[in-house]
Amino acid sequence: MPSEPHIARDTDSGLMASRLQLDQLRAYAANHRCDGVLSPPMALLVGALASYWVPGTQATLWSLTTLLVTLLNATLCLQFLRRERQPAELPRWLWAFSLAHGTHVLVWASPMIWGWQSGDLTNQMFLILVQVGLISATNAMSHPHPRLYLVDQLPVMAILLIRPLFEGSVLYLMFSALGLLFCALLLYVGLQMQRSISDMFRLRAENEQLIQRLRHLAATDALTGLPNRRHFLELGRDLIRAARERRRPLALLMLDVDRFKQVNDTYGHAGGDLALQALVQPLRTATRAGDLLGRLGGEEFVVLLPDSDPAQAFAIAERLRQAIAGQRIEADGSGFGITVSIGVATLCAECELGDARETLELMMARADRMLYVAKRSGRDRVEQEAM
Ligand SMILES: Nc1nc2c(ncn2[C@@H]2O[C@H](COP(=O)(O)OP(=O)(O)OP(=O)(O)O)[C@@H](O)[C@H]2O)c(=O)[nH]1
Repeated sequence: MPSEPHIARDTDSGLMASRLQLDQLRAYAANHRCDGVLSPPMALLVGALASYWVPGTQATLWSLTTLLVTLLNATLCLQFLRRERQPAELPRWLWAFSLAHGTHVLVWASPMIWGWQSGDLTNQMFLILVQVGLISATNAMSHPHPRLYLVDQLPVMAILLIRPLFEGSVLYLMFSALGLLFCALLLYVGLQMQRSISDMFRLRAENEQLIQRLRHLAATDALTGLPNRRHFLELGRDLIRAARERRRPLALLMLDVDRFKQVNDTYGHAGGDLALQALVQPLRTATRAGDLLGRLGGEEFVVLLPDSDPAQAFAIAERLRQAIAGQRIEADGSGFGITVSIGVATLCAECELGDARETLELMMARADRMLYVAKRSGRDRVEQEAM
């Protein structure tokens, strides 16, 4: 039976926000797996280039530290992606990622300190290349939290602020000021990007909810909440296929409210609607969880009963008829009752018929014929094909 899909309300908007952030964190962790592939060769290349200006051991130590940090980052990402994460875990993961991300950026930003050779243009070009590469790479990571953008920029900003103190040159001071402006611009762009990505994830989640809601509406009869004709036919085919495979019998009941026009004429259309809604409760209580109910349209209902032979199907139909007849419906201060006529068709376990769709349509036509017989024989009764 299709159930009403979960629609977010204001009360769980906090929960929804956490779920969205978890979705973004998942995208971020997935992106970082590719970083885990690209970072090691880059660390080796940067280490090899750095050895032109600093002792080889220092450059090698840096390459090894960077490889280790990359490995730890990749492990964290894989650990996060291993299973579905709950909103309660979000703060813990955000801290873990901020820490790991911060260490990664710090290690990559550090050549600005240990690799700097004052007055050597090639060396400075090399370091700028490393920094620009680092910042663009981290910006492309679709960070799920503004904190991670700050983590990217702060080490570089700190270095740009501290270096002029040691250089003592006006030119370098201007160079640092320009660098700081660049960082501020990148931070702004990064935060805007993060906002757009958050919006995209939120819209995607809302879209999914709308699609779910539309699917539910397209499959359900609005008055009774039962599967409508189209959905009943889809689900019914599956039950027929399953019955065939397991070589089990199956029965179909076709129900029609008796003299329903009179009910409408006497109690109004609203009274008629109440009577149709009141049918749902006995239909549900008289059937089992695996049985399939549906409203075919108007005052006509259908029940598909897996694992039911003719005797069992007749007993269920009779139980249903009595439960409906014994019910009292309250409308406009007065009470009234309704009765139904039921036609029963069964499919024996060994019967070989056409495909599931044809079989279901055939069973419905047979049950409909028996319903007609029940109507002609006085209504408020169950009629079944002679075996
Ligand atoms: N209130 C209400 N009435 C409906 C709905 N759908 C169909 N009807 C009415 O149901 C009535 C069906 O009447 P008929 O087909 O003549 O059958 P009946 O009066 O039940 O007579 P028998 O089936 O021969 O016992 C019509 O008056 C329809 O307008 C609905 O969703 N709500």
